[in-house]
Amino acid sequence: MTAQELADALRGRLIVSCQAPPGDPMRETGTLVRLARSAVAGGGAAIRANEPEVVAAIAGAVDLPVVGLWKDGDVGVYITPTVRHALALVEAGADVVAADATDRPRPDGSTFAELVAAVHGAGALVMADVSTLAEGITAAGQGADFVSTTLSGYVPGPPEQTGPDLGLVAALAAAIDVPVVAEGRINTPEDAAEALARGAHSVVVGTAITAPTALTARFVAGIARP
Ligand SMILES: CC(=O)N[C@H](C=O)[C@@H](O)[C@H](O)[C@H](O)COP(=O)(O)O
Repeated sequence: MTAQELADALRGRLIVSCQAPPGDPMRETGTLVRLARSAVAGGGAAIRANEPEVVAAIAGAVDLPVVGLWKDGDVGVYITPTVRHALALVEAGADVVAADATDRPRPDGSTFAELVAAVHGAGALVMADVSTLAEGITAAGQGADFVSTTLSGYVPGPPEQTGPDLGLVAALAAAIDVPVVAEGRINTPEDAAEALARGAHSVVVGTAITAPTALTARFVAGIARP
């Protein structure tokens, strides 16, 4: 699939992130495949999934593009941190590899540009997960096929983010030619529609659709007595 073909398929549409954190009862490949099937049934346009085994299972079970990532740890660069992780995802059947494109050092000493070249060489596309406008501009210049706001609010330091970073979505959309994906804390259909109105090409939603543990905890906190 070319970048243009995938962009056409994702324009104005929803990508459903089917992930579960370590220790979560939902973290089981068959369960995540069922979530992906539900996303298909509900009208999702693509699936975002973590780890080669899950990517392979979902790619084999649903007829939608799969955006694969491989989370390794939870500090520093942990979303598809090395070229090795990226190529394992392509091998597993990811159409797109999502990878950290922040300006932090990668554990294998590689650059994001090298990861892009390796993934393109293996026949897949790249989604750059960024936290700032500058990182998005750099990633687009280095050949990323999509730029996503995934990491806004998840790198050390201010500003703290409590909702979707629609300001970053709008700034990226105005600054780069590659499709901008709104991702992170998009909690309602209204948030998703607003992200598109602010210039997003597509919207990724995870927790609000596929994370019953986190959603239950939100309700529990919401009714907690002081
Ligand atoms: C920061 C990070 O590691 N984000 C991860 C990236 O794949 C996932 O944990 C998120 O669930 C995903 O980005 C979707 O966001 P939300 O669950 O807020 O809709």
